[in-house]
Amino acid sequence: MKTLIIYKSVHRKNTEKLAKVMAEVMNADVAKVEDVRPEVLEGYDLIGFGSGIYASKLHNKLFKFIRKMPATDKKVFIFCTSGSGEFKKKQLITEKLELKGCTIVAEFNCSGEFSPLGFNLDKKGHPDENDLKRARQFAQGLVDLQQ
Ligand SMILES: Cc1cc2nc3c(=O)[nH]c(=O)nc-3n(C[C@H](O)[C@H](O)[C@H](O)COP(=O)(O)O)c2cc1C
Repeated sequence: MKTLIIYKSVHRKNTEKLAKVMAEVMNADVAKVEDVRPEVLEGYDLIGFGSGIYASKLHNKLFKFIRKMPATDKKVFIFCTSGSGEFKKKQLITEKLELKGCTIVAEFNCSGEFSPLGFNLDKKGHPDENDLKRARQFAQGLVDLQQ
């Protein structure tokens, strides 16, 4: 199974940490969204899309990338980190991916530390070791699913 993980991580590199541990487990290629040309997706069996949550949404660059993607029946998974620890408006991206013809096979989310200024203190240090362990297990689950 050839996997590509595409991400945007702008605030504290929280989502980048998830992308990297998932890529390690899956032996996947991993790239920032601005470094990926939509045409390369053809060479992969499974694509991951992830970012932090900003103003309730995944990063706009992911949506722009999906708009440029050719129609494709690829399997995809989505992941995020967020201050709330939730992924409330995930249908915004799942709808766009499904309209392209993709099948969403899994999703993952965890808390991501928000601000060094004293807000969101209960999320300090996230993603932490336990979050990363869950991310590795999630990635292993995807590997097992494809075998
Ligand atoms: C400008 C901005 C807006 C944010 N908006 C939200 C939000 O609406 N809901 C939420 O739960 N977290 C929000 N967060 C927190 C981020 O989702 C969280 O810190 C995330 O882990 C950042 O990921 P990154 O380090 O990969 O960019 C926001 C953070 C920033 C910087």
